Amino acid sequence: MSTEKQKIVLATGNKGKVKEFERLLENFPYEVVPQSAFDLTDADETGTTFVENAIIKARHAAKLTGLAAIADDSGLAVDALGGEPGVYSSRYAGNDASDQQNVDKLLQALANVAEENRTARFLCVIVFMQSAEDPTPIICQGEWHGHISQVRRGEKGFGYDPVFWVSSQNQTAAQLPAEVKNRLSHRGKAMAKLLDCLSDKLGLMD
Ligand SMILES: O=c1nc[nH]c2c1ncn2[C@H]1C[C@H](O)[C@@H](COP(=O)(O)OP(=O)(O)OP(=O)(O)O)O1
Ligand SMILES: [Mg+2]
Repeated sequence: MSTEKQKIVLATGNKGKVKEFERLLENFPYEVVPQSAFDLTDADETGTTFVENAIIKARHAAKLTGLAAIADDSGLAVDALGGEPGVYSSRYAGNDASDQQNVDKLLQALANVAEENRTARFLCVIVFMQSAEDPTPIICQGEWHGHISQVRRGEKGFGYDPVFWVSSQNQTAAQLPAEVKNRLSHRGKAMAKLLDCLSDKLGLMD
């Protein structure tokens, strides 16, 4: 019998996510291959929820590769902005906005908001689909609470990390070592739940 692990595609075009998933998936019962290895087009994120967009991305990658797929849809919800940019976090400053432009726009939007009202949370939905037709995808979520700082700090991570202040660590997310971010983050928490659900589903618990 072959002991080779089943291949699975990681349906994201975001290199920062790929790096985090490489660590998070160390004990995963599949061989995970990023979508860049397949030259996939990006899926159209037409959903209005993280759940819909994560399913769209996973289904798209599963359809084009014929493999099982994992996708992550995530974003930043800022209380003083009524939850924006939310599902639209990667397009906050425009359709092809860079992380830098998105962070600039966020700092501008919060320019007159006092320290105590700059609360925010990162949200992440991870979807696992056995195939593009899987009628019961596994859907797991995680949240990470913090504050939006006035200035950028740190070079690690990606996206809004340089302005996401984590008070328990007295640092921004971009200053945290990768293993610490993975332990605390919305993505780390969602992934831990996914591992639990998959273990149940695949009977890998014992
Ligand atoms: O841990 C994080 N640290 C900092 N920023 C983060 C994080 N997690 C999500 N974010 C931000 C980045 C982006 O502005 C949006 C995700 O958008 P989202 O559509 O899910 O990802 P994406 O377009 O970068 O790549 P893809 O859709 O191919 O997975 O939220
Ligand atoms: Mg996206």
